[in-house]
Amino acid sequence: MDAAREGGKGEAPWKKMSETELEKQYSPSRWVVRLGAEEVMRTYSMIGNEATKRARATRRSLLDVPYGDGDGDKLDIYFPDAVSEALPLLVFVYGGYWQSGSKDESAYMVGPLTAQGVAVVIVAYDTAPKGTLDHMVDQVTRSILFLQKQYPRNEGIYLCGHSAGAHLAAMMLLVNWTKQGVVPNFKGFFLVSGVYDLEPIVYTTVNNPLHMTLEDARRNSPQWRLEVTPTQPMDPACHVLVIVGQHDSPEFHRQAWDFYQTLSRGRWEASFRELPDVDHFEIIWKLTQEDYALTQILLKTIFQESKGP
Ligand SMILES: N[C@@H](CC(=O)c1ccccc1NC=O)C(=O)O
Repeated sequence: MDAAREGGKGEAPWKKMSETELEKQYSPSRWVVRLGAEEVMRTYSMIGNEATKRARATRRSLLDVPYGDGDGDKLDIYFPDAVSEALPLLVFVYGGYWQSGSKDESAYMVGPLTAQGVAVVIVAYDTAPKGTLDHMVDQVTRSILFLQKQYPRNEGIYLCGHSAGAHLAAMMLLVNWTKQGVVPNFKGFFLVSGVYDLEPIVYTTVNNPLHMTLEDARRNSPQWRLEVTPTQPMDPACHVLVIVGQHDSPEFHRQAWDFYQTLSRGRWEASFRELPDVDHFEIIWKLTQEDYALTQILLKTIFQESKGP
């Protein structure tokens, strides 16, 4: 393994980039191959919107369930036909660079997953400028504690996050749950096209509404934190799957690979997958389709764990 890929030890490649190049590397819409940058954002939001409308029209659901006292502490739950509290839960954290996104247009995977007996939870959090990174991490932590308390008989919590949501999901690998008083029944993590080292973000316009200092960025970087303080799963069967799209930018590829390496060097059972022929947005919106590779990966992982191979 070469030093640059070891994450942190060699000189990080982004440090040698011009401001323009760094900005481009962290602008996912500029790497999309099929649509223009604006068209892709419209399509992304439209598909999310329609999937959510469909989910609400066709599935038994609990909407705007408060997981805390804050206005933004809300989640939506979509149930499969079988009425049971012993269900696997797929918990989704949407992306949007911690400044956009909403649970009301992020229910992509509800159709294909509820059809197979999985309950799907979409977690809302306060994006910037209302929320800080620390607040968002705290919100996702509290949403998980709430779900474990509400559904103590669940057949596994599978946490899936996209982009900035993959970052928030990855931060859950660092929470001391014993100290929180409740240990969630985590069986899997699906980290899709995420950012795990926030330091380069500080030098891009993404940081304008976030106002992260270097210290904030490091405190909220699972890449840094896991290298310094390795953690381990409560359940040794818990897998972490780090996934990136073929058409994600080189920096997104590097971030995913470095984080996978750090997980593997620690005590986590991790794997790395590059999904062919998808960009940063298709990678998640295609979860509306049952025959999509990532939908099948989610289902296979969930049913291997709860029903045996
Ligand atoms: N302005 C960004 C938008 C973006 O990054 C994004 C949009 C929706 C969902 C996730 C995203 N990226 C990371 O959270 C872009 O250039 O693509």
